[in-house]
Amino acid sequence: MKEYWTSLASLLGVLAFCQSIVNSIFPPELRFAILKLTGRLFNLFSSYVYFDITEIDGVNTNELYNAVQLYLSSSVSISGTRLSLTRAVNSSAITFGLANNDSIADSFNGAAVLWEHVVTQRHSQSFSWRPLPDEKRGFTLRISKNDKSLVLDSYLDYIMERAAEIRRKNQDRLLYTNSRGGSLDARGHPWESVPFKHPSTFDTLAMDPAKKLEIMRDLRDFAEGQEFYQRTGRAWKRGYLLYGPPGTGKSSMIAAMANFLGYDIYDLELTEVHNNSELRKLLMKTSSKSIIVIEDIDCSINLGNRKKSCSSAGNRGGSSNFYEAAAEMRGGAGGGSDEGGNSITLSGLLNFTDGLWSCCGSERIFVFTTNHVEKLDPALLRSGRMDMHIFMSYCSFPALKILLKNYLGVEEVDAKNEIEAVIDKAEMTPADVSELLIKNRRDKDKAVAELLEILKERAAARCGGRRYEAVEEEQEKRAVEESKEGAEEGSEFSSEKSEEEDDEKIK
Ligand SMILES: Nc1ncnc2c1ncn2[C@@H]1O[C@H](COP(=O)(O)OP(=O)(O)OP(=O)(O)O)[C@@H](O)[C@H]1O
Ligand SMILES: [Mg+2]
Repeated sequence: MKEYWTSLASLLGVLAFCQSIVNSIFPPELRFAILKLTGRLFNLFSSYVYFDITEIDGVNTNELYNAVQLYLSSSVSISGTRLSLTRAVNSSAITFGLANNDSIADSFNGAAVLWEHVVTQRHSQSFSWRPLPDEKRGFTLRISKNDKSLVLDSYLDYIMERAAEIRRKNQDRLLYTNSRGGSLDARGHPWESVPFKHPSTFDTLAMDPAKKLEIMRDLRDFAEGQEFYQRTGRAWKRGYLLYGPPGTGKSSMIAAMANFLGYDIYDLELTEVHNNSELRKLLMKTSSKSIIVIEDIDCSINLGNRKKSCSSAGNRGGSSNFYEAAAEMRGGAGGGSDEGGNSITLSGLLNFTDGLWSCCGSERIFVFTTNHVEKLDPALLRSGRMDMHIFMSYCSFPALKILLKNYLGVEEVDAKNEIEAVIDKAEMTPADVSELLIKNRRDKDKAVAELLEILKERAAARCGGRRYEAVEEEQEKRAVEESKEGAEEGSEFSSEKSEEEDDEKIK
């Protein structure tokens, strides 16, 4: 060790001696040239190459600099001891960055690289249309000469891709609507957007766990399937049709899908769109990695007797049975008449979901929802058009377990067998169950007991052929009576209390 220090000291001595000779013999201009030459010689014999990525490229912001900063933020967060923190506009996430003049090692396909964040003071302000920052920032990438081509061919592309992904994940997602009709905003955009913060996730969604897993796997395969879609010559898009009675979680499912994939949502209100060309313009202005939603597709487009289907959907939850209602509708629908002034056609829509236009823009999901699947044109249902048909059903026991866990924190219920015996017959929607659990969430036992009672009543009503509304009316009447009784008890209690207070005062 002692020998090592001695040789280092003598090397430094030699260097200092050489520098003093250079300083005393050569004038300053020559000195600079000699130093530059020495640097070049050093680089010639070095086994590394260096790339500078400056923050400002001339007068423009260098996109690669921002991408490297974001990319490194994902690896720096764990390993760094001194980090810079940033929060971008429209983002609720904080990103870590490499501190000034700090460095970090990375590897790519087996090649080791070193990143250094170089920050220096800007000496002279050269002429520019916009003022430049006082500090000059940049990254220096050091790689082995042997790995140069590998890094240049794919590492930088990889960094750009990863950065875009991180940026998208960090940014608040947006919910777009076309409520303005076809008119454009100042930037020529037909969509209005608001931050999308719906809390629904696949964890909170009450449905059969196996079905849920299947949907999640399908979504993941889609999101990671770029290579597959390219290889098979298919447009990178997927269609989901969600159907089922009102309150079974179709809209919640869309929110869960968006949260799962980190996609924006375009809520397409077809009744605001006047014709096919307006629809095309709207769809062309949607970004990739997005979910395009058309809710209540049976009401939005003329797929049959529109008036009838809409009035029926407007009266949601009024029918005693989803299937009965469906049957009623089947009987009543005249079909085919063109009543509204809306000239969007099904083929105009399908051109986008399925036809040539479907490949303008990529990685897009179409979700249609309906309460009346039987009203939809077979063209919309044929295989390959809507890739997955998902029936959102009444609350089953596995779905109920999820709701009990979410709302009450209850994992197991004593009345499991009793509930299981009636829940399918009761045909209660997750929305109704949720309401009941929210109402009684402070008293878990009461919540479960009341739920069981209602399930039994509904199941009995269905089996006995009684109309469901009659049972609901009874329940409402009972609730009113109970609240009246409660109020009377309360007033008795308060009068007793005031008597006590009076007694106190007298004493
Ligand atoms: N499967 C479910 N899992 C969890 N919560 C649900 C589910 N279904 C309904 N809910 C609850 O009920 C409310 C209404 O559900 P949602 O709007 O998703 O139903 P929907 O099927 O879209 O109804 P509609 O056909 O009337 O549009 C939601 O806010 C949610 O809290
Ligand atoms: Mg809905």
